[in-house]
Amino acid sequence: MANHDIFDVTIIGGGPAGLYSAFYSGLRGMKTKIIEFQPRLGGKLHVYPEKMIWDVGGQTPIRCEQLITQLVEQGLTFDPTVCLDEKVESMAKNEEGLFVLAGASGEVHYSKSVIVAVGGGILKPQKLQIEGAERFEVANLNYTVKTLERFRGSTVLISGGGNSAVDWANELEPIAEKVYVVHRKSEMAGHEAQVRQLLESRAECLLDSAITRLVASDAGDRVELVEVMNQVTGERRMLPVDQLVINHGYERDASLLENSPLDLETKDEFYLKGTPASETSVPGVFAAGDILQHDGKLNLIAGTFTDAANAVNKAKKFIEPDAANIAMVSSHNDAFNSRNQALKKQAMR
Ligand SMILES: Cc1cc2nc3c(=O)[nH]c(=O)nc-3n(C[C@H](O)[C@H](O)[C@H](O)COP(=O)(O)OP(=O)(O)OC[C@H]3O[C@@H](n4cnc5c(N)ncnc54)[C@H](O)[C@@H]3O)c2cc1C
Repeated sequence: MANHDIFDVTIIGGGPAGLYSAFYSGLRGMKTKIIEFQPRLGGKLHVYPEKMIWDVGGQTPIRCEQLITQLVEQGLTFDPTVCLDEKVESMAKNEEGLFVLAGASGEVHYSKSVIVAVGGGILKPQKLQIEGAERFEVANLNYTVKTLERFRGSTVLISGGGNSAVDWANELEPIAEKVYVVHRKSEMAGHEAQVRQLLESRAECLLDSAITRLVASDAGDRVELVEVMNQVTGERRMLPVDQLVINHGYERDASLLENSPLDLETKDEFYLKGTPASETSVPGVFAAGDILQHDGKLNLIAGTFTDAANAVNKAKKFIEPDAANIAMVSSHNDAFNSRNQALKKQAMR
C-alpha cells in the first residue's frame, strides 16, 4: 500500500466536467489525477468537432474543436496527472478509507475522494454490420465527421437518419460533389427544420433502404461501390462513393456504476442521483456533468462548470474539513501571481 501514490481527488472522465474539475482542484491545491478511457481529453465534444457552439457563457460562437483545445489547456493549468486509454472498471473503498479504482489496464488507483464525470458513459459508435467492413476504416469508412475538408468535392454516402446524420448531410451538401443519405425508415428522425433543409437540398435521400454490400477498390483498401437495397421494393442500386459515413448511433458502456460495490443512488438505472452541490449518496464520491442528476440540473457544457466547482469544493472539505468552502476568486488568488506576471511580460513584448 505504501508504494502507491495516493491522490487527493481522482476524476473519472476527461470531458468538460472532468477538465474543469481538474482545473478547479488544482486551484484548490489538491493532488489531482484525471482518468479517461479515450486516447485524448475532451469527452463527447469529439463527436461534433466541426460544429459551432453558441451557448457557453463568455464565448462568442466558437468551433467545438477550438473549445476542446481551450478546455484541455485550462484543465491542465495545474499539471494534474493524466491517465489516458484507461477505463475505470469499478470503485470501492478499502479498510483505510481510501477509494480504490480498478483500471482495465490492471493498474489500481488510490484516492481520498472521487469525482465521477463520466457523462453518458463510454460511447462507442455502432459499427456497420457488414462482414469485413473494418478493413476500410483507415481509408474511407468514417464513423464521425472530424473535418468537413476531408469531404470537399467528394461523393459521400451517409447511412443513418437521426439528428447527427441529418446535420452532417446538411453541412456536407454545399461542399461535396454529391451526398446520398440512406435511412432504413420511411422518414428522417432529425429536427424538423433540419430535415426540411435536407429534403429541399441537392442531397439524395434513399428511405426504407439499407447498405447490403461494399465493393472494394482494386487495391482492396477503399470502398468504391456501395450496394443499397430498398427494403420495401427489393430494388438494389450500386452507388459509386469516395467517402462513406456511418451514423447508426452509439453503444453505451455504463458498467462502472454497476460494478462498484458502493451504495450509490442512481436515477433511470444509470445517472447518479445527487444534490445541487454535486454530492452523491456516498460521502467522498462527488459527481459533475451529464452523469449528475437533480431537479435543477442543467445538461449543457455551461452546467458542467458549476457542477465541477461544487464537486471540488465538497471534495476539498471532505478531505480537509477545516478548508474554506470555496476557492478565492481567480482575480485575487495567489495561485496565479507568477502566471499573471509572465502573461504581463508577454503582453509588453
Ligand atoms: C451532437 C451533440 C451536440 C451538442 N451540442 C451542445 C452545445 O451546442 N452546447 C452545449 O452546451 N452542449 C452540447 N452538447 C452536450 C454536451 O456535449 C454535454 O453536455 C457535455 O459533453 C457533457 O460533458 P461531461 O464532461 O459531463 O461528459 P462527456 O463529454 O460525455 O465526457 C465524459 C468522458 O468520460 C469518459 N468515461 C466514461 N466512462 C469512463 C470510465 N469508466 N473510465 C474512464 N473514462 C470514462 C468518456 O470517455 C468521456 O470522454 C451536445 C451533445 C451532442 C452529442
